[in-house]
Amino acid sequence: MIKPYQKTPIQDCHQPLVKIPLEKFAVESPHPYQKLGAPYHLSGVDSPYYLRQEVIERLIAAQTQLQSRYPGWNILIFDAYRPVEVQQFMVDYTFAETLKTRQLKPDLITSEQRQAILEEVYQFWALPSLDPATPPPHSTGAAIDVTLVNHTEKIIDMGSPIDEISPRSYPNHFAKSDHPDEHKYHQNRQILADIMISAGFQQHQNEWWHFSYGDQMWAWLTNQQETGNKYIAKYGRFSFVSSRS
Ligand SMILES: C[C@@H](N)C(=O)N[C@H](C)C(=O)O
Ligand SMILES: [Zn+2]
Repeated sequence: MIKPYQKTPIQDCHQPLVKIPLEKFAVESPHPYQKLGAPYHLSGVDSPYYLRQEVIERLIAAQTQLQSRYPGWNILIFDAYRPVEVQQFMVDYTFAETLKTRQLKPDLITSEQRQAILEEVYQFWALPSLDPATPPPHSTGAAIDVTLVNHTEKIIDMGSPIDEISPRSYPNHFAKSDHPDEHKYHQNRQILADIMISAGFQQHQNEWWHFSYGDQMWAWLTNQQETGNKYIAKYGRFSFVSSRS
């Protein structure tokens, strides 16, 4: 189930993982995965609000760009650094929730049903791989899930919630709609994508909220847009605990 971007070579530049200056941004609170009991403590992590140094600088640049166009607006941080243990927890949680919403019991589904639901989950969540060659994007400190708030701190409506397992999550889902609300959702998604891309990020192909700079997905997407296949990942898995395989 390896994805094409995961074949991209990684040469980690060993930039530190540093705390995001949260006072500069809006923040989803309480943190959505901590609220669910995600096991950050297993990996010696006190908070999800870490990123590589240059990724933070680029996020600040994206917000400066946003505020030059929309004074008083802010980037809202939903999630940032995610240890592999938390990635596993969220994949298991999302699988269980998907069964629940379809009124399916884990013990009563066929292996084909299980496989089909897992494939849906993995359209949106990366594999919780401990292999250093295929790190989940958020475990590198290069990926971030974000949305926008306006000058009154109201969350901008993007037409679907972050993490929804549905085609509504695709960045261009509302692109061709003539419905005025859906047209607005698309415009809002474009504001977000524009400011992030202008600061050097790449956007996940299935998720309007997921952006990264310097990881395998970023290098792979950049190579798709430019000739020469010259980009490799600058960031591999970052771990606060040193002795893991
Ligand atoms: C589903 C979302 N929160 C997310 O972060 N997806 C990416 C692809 C990931 O799991 O790395
Ligand atoms: Zn993400």
